[in-house]
Amino acid sequence: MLRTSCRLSVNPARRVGASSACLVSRQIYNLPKHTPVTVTCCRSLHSTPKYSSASAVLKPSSPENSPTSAVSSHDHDLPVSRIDERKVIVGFPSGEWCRYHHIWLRDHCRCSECFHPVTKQRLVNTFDIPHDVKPVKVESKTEGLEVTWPSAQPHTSLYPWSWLRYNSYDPPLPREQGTEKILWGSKIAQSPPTVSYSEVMEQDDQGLFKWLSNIDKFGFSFVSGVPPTTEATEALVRRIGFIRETQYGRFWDFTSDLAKGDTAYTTLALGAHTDNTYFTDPCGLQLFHLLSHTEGTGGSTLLVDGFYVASLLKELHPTAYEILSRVGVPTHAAGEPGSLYTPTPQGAYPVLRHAKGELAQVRWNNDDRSVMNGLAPSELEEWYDAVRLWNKFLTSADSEYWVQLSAGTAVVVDNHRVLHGRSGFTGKRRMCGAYVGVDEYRSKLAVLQEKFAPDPVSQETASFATVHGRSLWNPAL
Ligand SMILES: C[N+](C)(C)CCCC[C@H](N)C(=O)O
Ligand SMILES: O=C(O)CCC(=O)C(=O)O
Repeated sequence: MLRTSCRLSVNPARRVGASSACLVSRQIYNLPKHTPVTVTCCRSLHSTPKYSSASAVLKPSSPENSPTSAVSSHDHDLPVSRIDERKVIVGFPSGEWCRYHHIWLRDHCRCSECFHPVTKQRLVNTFDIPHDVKPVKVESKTEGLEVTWPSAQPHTSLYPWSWLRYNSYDPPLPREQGTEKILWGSKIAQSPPTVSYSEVMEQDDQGLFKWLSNIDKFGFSFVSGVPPTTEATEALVRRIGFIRETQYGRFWDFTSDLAKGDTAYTTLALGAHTDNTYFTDPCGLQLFHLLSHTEGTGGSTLLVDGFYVASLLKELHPTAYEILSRVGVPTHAAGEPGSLYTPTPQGAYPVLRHAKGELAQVRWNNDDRSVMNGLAPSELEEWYDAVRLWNKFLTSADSEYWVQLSAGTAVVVDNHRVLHGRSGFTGKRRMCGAYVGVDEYRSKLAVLQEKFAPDPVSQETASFATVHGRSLWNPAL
């Protein structure tokens, strides 16, 4: 797969339009349409400088609003710190001046009295902290900012410098983003992300990390060499975490017998969709393993990168993108007499869900869509025009990746990003698989990243703040 890595000065606001960068890069590089492109939004990645007496660093230049009075660092290589009326001001050698409210610092003390070292839960009672709490002393230490609080017995807190920088809010400092997303179209077929079953089942978890990293980056991954049994397939899924049970059962082994009230249990073709649009919380991952298909044809698998298609729509039809990002779509699952699923609240979830200004989830299954009500009359035709454009891009030859699965090769998709479907088929076709919740998936990935690719703050604090294998200062806490 031709991978073009481009570093573009894409401002954060357009990060959701990674596609824009994607498209821009394609124009810059005159790439064939839909060549998979790696988009790494170019920001000054917030690295975590190490403070040591060896390094000769410049003293922070004093911007107009920086403190002018004496500061507490006698070691010229350390950040300087000073108590202000409501905040502690820290001047980092790299030149930034950051301000931290006293109440905020006291609330985030992670000494063993204030923060349970094993459970990583807050012990300090936030509401016992006086609203005007103020340190009696601050001191810049090699490990971090040491703050002494007024109390009968002096209470001292230590805040690692890397943790203070990462959590800086006044001002916010640029942060290293999560893993890059590689957006793809049909050309992904040239080199689809794949790991082997034996790698994933290795107990050292390296293969498992590779598998989940693939899913995080591409939104899907194949697993080759899977023994063609439900037992081996279930063992594979359980390497990620516990299985999400639904009205379709826990680990499914299904065929076209309408054993469950859903068209998946028929021979019908299924257009590109994400599952569980009728749940408030659609599953995170979905694994499929085709165990057998005899006496018939068809039944090939369709994969589409919903983030890629959304990026094209955003770039080429921004109005349609905006409508699909705003208008909630009512959905249901009503094929089982004993259940009637609609999300809570019904009709609250658009096709394209955003979080912090970025596209976070694609939620689309036209077959499971209920009555489009709640739309203003003027919006109704606009929505249909927008979803028609969405479908046009979704079903374009450039977006669709068709693959014929066979026993031994499983595929797992990120159900919040990659849509899947199948062609109609004849004969006897047996498919097995399972759902995994989005939080179980993300948690396992976070644990593996902590082990194999720790973040700079965890790395820097590991030597003095690790309890039960996890830094008290892990940025996720
Ligand atoms: C359980 N299994 C995956 C076989 C079928 C699930 C039913 C799919 C449903 N129409 C949806 O889109 O969620
Ligand atoms: O049978 C297949 O290949 C896929 C069925 C499907 O899309 C689903 O179960 O959600």
